[in-house]
Amino acid sequence: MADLKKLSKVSSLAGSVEVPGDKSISHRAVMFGAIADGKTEISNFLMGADCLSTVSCFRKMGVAIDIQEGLVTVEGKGLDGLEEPSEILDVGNSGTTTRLMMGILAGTDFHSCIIGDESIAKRPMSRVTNPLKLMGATIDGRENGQYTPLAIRGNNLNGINYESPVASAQVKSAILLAGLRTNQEETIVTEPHKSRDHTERMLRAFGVKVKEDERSASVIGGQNLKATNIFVPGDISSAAFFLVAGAIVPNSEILLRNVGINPTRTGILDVLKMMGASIEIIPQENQSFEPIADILIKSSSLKGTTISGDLIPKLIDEIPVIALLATQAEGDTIIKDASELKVKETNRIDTVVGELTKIGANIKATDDGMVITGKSNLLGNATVSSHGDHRIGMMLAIASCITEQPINLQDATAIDVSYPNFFDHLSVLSK
Ligand SMILES: O=C(O)C1=C[C@@H](OP(=O)(O)O)[C@@H](O)[C@H](O)C1
Ligand SMILES: C=C(OP(=O)(O)O)C(=O)O
Repeated sequence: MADLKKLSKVSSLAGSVEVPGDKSISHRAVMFGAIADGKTEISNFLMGADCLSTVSCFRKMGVAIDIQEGLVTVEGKGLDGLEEPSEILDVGNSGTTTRLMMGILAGTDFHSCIIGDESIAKRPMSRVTNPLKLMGATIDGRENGQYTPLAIRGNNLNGINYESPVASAQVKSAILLAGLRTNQEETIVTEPHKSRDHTERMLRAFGVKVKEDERSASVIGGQNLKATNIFVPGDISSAAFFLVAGAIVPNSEILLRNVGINPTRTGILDVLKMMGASIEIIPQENQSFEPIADILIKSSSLKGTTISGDLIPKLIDEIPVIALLATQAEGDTIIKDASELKVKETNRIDTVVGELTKIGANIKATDDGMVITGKSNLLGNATVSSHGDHRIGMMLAIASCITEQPINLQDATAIDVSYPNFFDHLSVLSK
């Protein structure tokens, strides 16, 4: 079968890698650069399929974007400078591109259409279209505006004070970006739990005033963005795979260099500590508005824990690999308040439970998460699939490092979405 990868146990993992640039920050750097005045240079940009979808969409709106060996240069067109695209904007597999771009498109003076892949077509968009409509946007989509394909007719927008039912940085960011297009009105977004704050930090780097408190962020409309240079730190969501690998593969020691440790993203570090992992965080000096560290992880004996509430948005994309971590701990791990997992690239409760069960894990789905009984002997000897979901693919590849028998991984190319050189790094570390 095409795209089937045979993966086998390793005796240990050792050495150091620098994971690629952060996906959330790379998307935002291109988008904000495109609507800024002047030239933005982005270094350590993630050349993953999702961020390249963002580049392609903004090129279709007349933005010159040059890519040379990890350095991306964006010739900003200003808040009013995007051009009506003559083609459909294809977001591929990227929810972040879809939702943040809607916030930008809602306040333009033109018409645009968004389409994505099969997975995007299942992901809920009304969480963004509803608040944008309250701001005066005209957006339509399949099933009454809920799903792609979407059509957006740019309009004048008004500010809102919006209480979001979900903790989602994509929702928050879309509303704040639309808020920049109002006529000096205030736009406030409040969330049930604070989500990642890359938009707030980066807008400030582009000279925009953003107010923030514990669960809210707000902007006043009409502020122009001034181009700036952005260094993208390593993606902690990519580092998470090797953090877990280092903890569960016997006799391992891995140093991950230049990883972004924004506190709204470091739930995986909290969980590793709660479970008793041997982990050292070594902060690194840098000029960025995002903190960076080297992280050293060693094989550890682990104990089960409970992961819920405020912690969930800080590790939402890491839950598949945390489930694998939990299979090797003493006792049960309970993950709850995580029903957002159902609306990611796949239903990640079902795909994690289904695929880990195939290789011998003791794991049960719940309504809003999962329960994993630890100290499982992962037998392997199965054909598993990423289901087209990059994070499921990487989690299964890390699982194969400890399965007794090899596994066959279907659809491993999905991993290119966020970590194109994942298997190179895995082989560099494998002993
Ligand atoms: O804003 C972002 O860059 C992201 C926010 C999260 O999604 P939600 O906002 O839907 O929680 C996360 O899962 C996604 O990978 C990236
Ligand atoms: C959910 C993810 O991304 P997006 O929402 O951008 O598709 C992810 O990367 O795990």
